[in-house]
Amino acid sequence: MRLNGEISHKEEEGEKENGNLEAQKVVVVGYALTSKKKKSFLQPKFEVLARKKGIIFIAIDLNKPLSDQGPFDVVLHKMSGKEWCEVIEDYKQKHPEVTVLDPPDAIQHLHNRQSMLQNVPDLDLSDCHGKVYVPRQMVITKDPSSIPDEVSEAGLKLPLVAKPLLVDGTAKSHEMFLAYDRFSLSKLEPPLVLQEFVNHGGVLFKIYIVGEAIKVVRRFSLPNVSKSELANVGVHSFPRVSSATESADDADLDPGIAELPPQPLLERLARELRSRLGLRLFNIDMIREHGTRDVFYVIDINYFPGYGKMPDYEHIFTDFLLSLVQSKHKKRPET
Ligand SMILES: Nc1ncnc2c1ncn2[C@@H]1O[C@H](COP(=O)(O)OP(=O)(O)OP(=O)(O)O)[C@@H](O)[C@H]1O
Ligand SMILES: O=P(O)(O)O[C@H]1[C@H](O)[C@@H](O)[C@H](OP(=O)(O)O)[C@@H](OP(=O)(O)O)[C@H]1O
Ligand SMILES: [Mg+2]
Ligand SMILES: [Mg+2]
Repeated sequence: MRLNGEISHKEEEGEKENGNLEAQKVVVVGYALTSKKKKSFLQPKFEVLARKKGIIFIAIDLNKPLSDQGPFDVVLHKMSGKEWCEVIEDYKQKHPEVTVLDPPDAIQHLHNRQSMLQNVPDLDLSDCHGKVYVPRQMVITKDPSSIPDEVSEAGLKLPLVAKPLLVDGTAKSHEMFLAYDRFSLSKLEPPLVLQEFVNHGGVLFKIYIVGEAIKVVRRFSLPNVSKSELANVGVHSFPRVSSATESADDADLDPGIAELPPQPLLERLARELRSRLGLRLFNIDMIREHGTRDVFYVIDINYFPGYGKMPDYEHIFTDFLLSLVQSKHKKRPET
């Protein structure tokens, strides 16, 4: 916190003009984001609302020592590389008063498509009106010629989705293939995750988490693979279907496919993953097994996803940022 006093309701409602920020308690958020992420996240409408609520965003200069910048109340970051992780870890130690979102080692856990899903089978989702699984999958790290045998030994069912093992923010790490036969898989370049394709009626649920807030949206996904298509051969690349800006929320969909996962399930899933992953900013891609009402599969978890596409993100995010600073204040002993 920079100045004295709580942000009053009047101020939260934006009744003070922008120029009058000195009179408010200002929350300073330093951010280290790629220019693409900055564009999608820091949209003008969001910055304006944030400013009205007493939040300002300052770009972190990666060429200068972090401790020489700010002072910040909150640091948001999505940058890759070992060097950056060390900068953040060092900063966290030297500035325990700053809320740094999120811990680099916890983010790192999502950079590998095997470790990202590891916690899901252990979650306690009893009495939540649904079951949540991870599709059966295996990791191939070397020698693509051995893939056909490894797939049969593991008993994986075709077709398989082949995904790059590591997610490093490059377009290549999102290049996906659908493989109909195990021999064609040896054309692909390890390291890979081979994951069983689950028919889900072409609709995916994107569950956005921002601290304690949850927002779920429908997105278009891959169509079901029919029985006759099981005779197909080859590996077919497919585009980044679900991250398109077009939402499936208004589409005329079969209600059995479009029905959102039950709220108690979403809440428990988010709560459990938040605590097991040690992250506050992520989203979960979940699909419903076609022909069922309550069998779901988590297929992807992303750190600091495209919040700019999340409905009402401006309010959800500004409320979250304010709550971080307010809860810190509550914890501080009275003087
Ligand atoms: N096991 C699966 N069964 C059915 N469809 C799948 C499966 N895995 C992935 N898909 C489809 O492929 C898409 C891309 O897969 P995934 O979400 O793992 O990739 P990504 O590149 O990490 O996505 P994002 O852009 O969300 O980060 C999914 O959105 C979904 O449409
Ligand atoms: O919000 P969804 O629809 O899930 O898709 C996001 C991806 O999951 C993120 O990985 C993208 O961010 P990065 O390009 O910074 O990884 C993110 O990029 P964006 O922030 O530029 O929109 C999105 O493509
Ligand atoms: Mg995804
Ligand atoms: Mg992903």
